[in-house]
Amino acid sequence: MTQHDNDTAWPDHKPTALLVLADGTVLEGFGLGAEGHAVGEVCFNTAMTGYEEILTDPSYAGQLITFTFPHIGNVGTNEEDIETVNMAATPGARGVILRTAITDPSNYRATKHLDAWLKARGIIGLSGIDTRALTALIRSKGMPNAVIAHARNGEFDLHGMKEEAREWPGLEGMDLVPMVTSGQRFTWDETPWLWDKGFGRQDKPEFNVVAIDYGIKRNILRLLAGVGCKVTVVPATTSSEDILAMKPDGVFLSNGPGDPAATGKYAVPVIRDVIKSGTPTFGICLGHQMLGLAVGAKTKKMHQGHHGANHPVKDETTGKVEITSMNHGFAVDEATLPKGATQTHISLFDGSNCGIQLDGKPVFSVQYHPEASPGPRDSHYLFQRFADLMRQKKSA
Ligand SMILES: NC(=O)CC[C@H](N)C(=O)O
Repeated sequence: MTQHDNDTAWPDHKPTALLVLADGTVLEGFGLGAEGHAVGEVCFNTAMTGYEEILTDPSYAGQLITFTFPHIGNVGTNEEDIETVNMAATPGARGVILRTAITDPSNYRATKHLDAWLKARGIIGLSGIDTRALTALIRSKGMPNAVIAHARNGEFDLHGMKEEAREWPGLEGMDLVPMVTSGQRFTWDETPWLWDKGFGRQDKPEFNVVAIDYGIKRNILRLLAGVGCKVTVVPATTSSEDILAMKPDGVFLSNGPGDPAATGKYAVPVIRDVIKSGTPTFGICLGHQMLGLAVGAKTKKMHQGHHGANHPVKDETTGKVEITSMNHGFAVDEATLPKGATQTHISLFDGSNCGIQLDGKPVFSVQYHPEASPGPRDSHYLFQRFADLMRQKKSA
């Protein structure tokens, strides 16, 4: 890594992109994607595939992603693998940091080169970064705030970038859900993609599910539709009266960006009412964290977070281990789980909480991403668990 000690000591060549960390470290690279600059928290993602799904996951709002896998771009991009539902909103990640230049696409599903796709979505990128060193730095010091900038003419306001990186308040305490949640209610019936058929439709739904959209991913909606749900997606600030008036068979609490404690200020009272009503409830990631808050547990910021598609998790209710997709920088502090909330899943990487269930209630949630996209399908069974709870409730 190259570090400039003062703002004027430029080498003869001009880099076309920079990553400036809050501590003043400057990493030089080659610009790609959109020109401009963005501020966010740098996290590393260890997935070897699925960069398009990762970059369009709304949970990454406010973050800059460094991929540990060096060959990004080889399957190009397409219109089908986008995870953002609310296309009018800010796209997921604000920036992307790569080791090598984007690999040219070679895949039958590719419709666009990643570089052009990033440009079209306003995502700023840089390559030529020693991503192993950056990842090692995150592992030892935690996820830094940083400014990423791309300017073809090589002209940067380095002083301003350092100041912006230093002064950005960071994700702790930040509610980013308003940037990504849908502005209005809509229904969803598309089922998962099959290799020989593409997407399907759920035309005989067994359950009506209301999904509270804190930044929901498409594949969650598809898997819900796949287990028999007609899903009505509602904005994050929808009241519990409005939700319960729809007489849902189940309520889903989605993933999303930012600090659960900040979003929880308005989401937790709604979640409490939903639990009290006895409606089967399933939460994923931010939804899991806010369910934890709703029962009185606390959440905490993690040191390096979990972002990848290779995280082992143990389901303590069955003893089975599943390899999961993860994307979170906060976690439920298991030590604060109250009586009545049982830990059901744990991370086999660091023992952190990965799932809870409320005793005697049809309510459960997981910290990781059973919908994958990208990632292994080991955890798809959780959607079936939710359907089973709704079926039991309906026939009770
Ligand atoms: N994927 C998510 O829902 C992420 C939840 C939360 N924003 C976190 O970083 O922990």
